[in-house]
Amino acid sequence: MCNTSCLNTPPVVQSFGKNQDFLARRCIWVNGPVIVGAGPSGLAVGAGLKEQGVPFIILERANCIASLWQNRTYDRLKLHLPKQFCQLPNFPFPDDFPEYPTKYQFIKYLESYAKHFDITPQFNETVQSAKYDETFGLWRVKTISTGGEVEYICRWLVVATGENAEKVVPEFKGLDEFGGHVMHACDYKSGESFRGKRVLVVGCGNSGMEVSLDLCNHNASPSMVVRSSVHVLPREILGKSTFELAVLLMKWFPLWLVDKILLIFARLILGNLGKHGLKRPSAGPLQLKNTEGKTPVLDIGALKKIRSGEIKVVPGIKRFFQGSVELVNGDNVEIDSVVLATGYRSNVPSWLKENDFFSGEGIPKKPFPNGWKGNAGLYAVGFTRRGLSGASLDAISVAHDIAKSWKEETKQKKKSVAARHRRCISHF
Ligand SMILES: Cc1cc2nc3c(=O)[nH]c(=O)nc-3n(C[C@H](O)[C@H](O)[C@H](O)COP(=O)(O)OP(=O)(O)OC[C@H]3O[C@@H](n4cnc5c(N)ncnc54)[C@H](O)[C@@H]3O)c2cc1C
Ligand SMILES: NC(=O)C1=CN([C@@H]2O[C@H](COP(=O)(O)OP(=O)(O)OC[C@H]3O[C@@H](n4cnc5c(N)ncnc54)[C@H](OP(=O)(O)O)[C@@H]3O)[C@@H](O)[C@H]2O)C=CC1
Ligand SMILES: O=C(O)C(=O)Cc1c[nH]c2ccccc12
Repeated sequence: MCNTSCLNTPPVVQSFGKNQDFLARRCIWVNGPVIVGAGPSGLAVGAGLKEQGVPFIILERANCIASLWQNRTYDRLKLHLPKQFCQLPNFPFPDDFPEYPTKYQFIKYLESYAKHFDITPQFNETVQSAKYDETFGLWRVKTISTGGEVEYICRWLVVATGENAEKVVPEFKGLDEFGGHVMHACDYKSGESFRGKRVLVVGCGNSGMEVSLDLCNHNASPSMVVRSSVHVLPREILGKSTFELAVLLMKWFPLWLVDKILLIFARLILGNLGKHGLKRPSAGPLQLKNTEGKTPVLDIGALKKIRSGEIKVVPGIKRFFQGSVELVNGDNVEIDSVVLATGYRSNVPSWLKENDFFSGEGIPKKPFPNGWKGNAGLYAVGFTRRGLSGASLDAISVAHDIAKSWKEETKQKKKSVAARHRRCISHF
């Protein structure tokens, strides 16, 4: 059941007589951390631990690594940030990868990353709850899989379930009357099946923009709902990636000034977007990313289609009717399908029984760079709102910290076993 190759000792199945709950489950002691999630964050921590000889297990609800990338993204997806900001620690992208790798290249990279570090997660195993047992000073992690229910007992728990663990599906009045096809962007693969269709794309983040662009490229007619405001930035400024430029500028200037500089360039390169229905938020793009986690849109072609009218920008939704939608400005638009590009959320509050370290939104309360370490052996990786580069930084800190305390505790245990052994010998 357990991946014994990554455990120092074979899994010990113990039954605890007094507790009914314990009796129903198999109970496995893990001599090292339990990592929840086999996305880039979980893999990066695993790699760091492997390098330092610390045993661990990774529990993953899906049937593969990086399930967000493999199962919940559209075909045309490419990394938005240049490759040097997306690689995981100690294993660079192959030289022949382009500046912005495709999602297939990125998945291939992650597969070889797992292989290189010999990381073998336990798939199809969903963590249902994790609770710190004060009496024993241990974490109790309960999972469910096709093999039944298991409880893992460990000293360290690494939360790597991601900022995008669950889709956000808002409720809309009348949607049950609509009658057409409704899907979330995480299930959208390509515009192929939408040819000739009128599609309402709800949301104008990177997903909404790119789904709308993809629909245009497949001769569908998207209307994109922009209910509030959005920052759209060019992906490159003066031949340099906007993200890289922002990182460089942040070394010299305060965030508000970097925001101002980015917005000046955006205005010069993209023009006034207000006349197309894309109002900018009053807070700057980096400030908004930091405070609310709202990622600016990096334009890869949707703006051109908005300017040409191929993507129609429409205001917020009032309600749906059969075959149509009424907007807040009173307009009624006939549509065949709806794609909800309404974003994602963390699922940590649904399973982690703890409320000191994580907020109600399932994000560490302490801001970057201090949000990776909680109390009692609890860690978080990949919740920095800084994409893959933030996840890599977390992973390095977490693996290092756990290795340090694992080594200390293992040395301590070895010492006390040796002492016990000596006492036993002296009795003879
Ligand atoms: C469409 C899209 C494009 C993106 N593009 C970029 C980009 O170009 N650059 C960038 O830096 N970032 C990008 N991101 C951000 C993205 O969050 C990161 O790229 C990256 O996937 C984060 O890795 P992670 O391991 O933290 O989370 P995830 O990749 O989400 O992995 C978390 C894993 O945990 C598993 N899991 C969740 N709950 C449980 C549970 N209860 N039990 C067991 N397993 C569980 C999930 O199945 C998943 O496999 C993008 C996000 C999206 C949605
Ligand atoms: N190539 C890449 O690198 C890509 C990266 N990504 C990343 O994935 C993450 C998620 O992006 P995304 O999926 O776009 O989600 P976001 O959270 O960025 O955007 C959600 C959008 O849905 C809108 N929305 C939510 N609820 C409603 C509602 N009830 N009515 C109308 N509109 C609504 C929001 O509007 P409001 O702002 O008003 O709340 C917002 O425009 C981001 O970090 C993004 O950068 C996504 C796609 C491609
Ligand atoms: O695409 C994402 O979700 C990312 O987190 C990448 C990202 C992190 N910080 C940013 C700032 C501007 C644009 C993209 C990102």
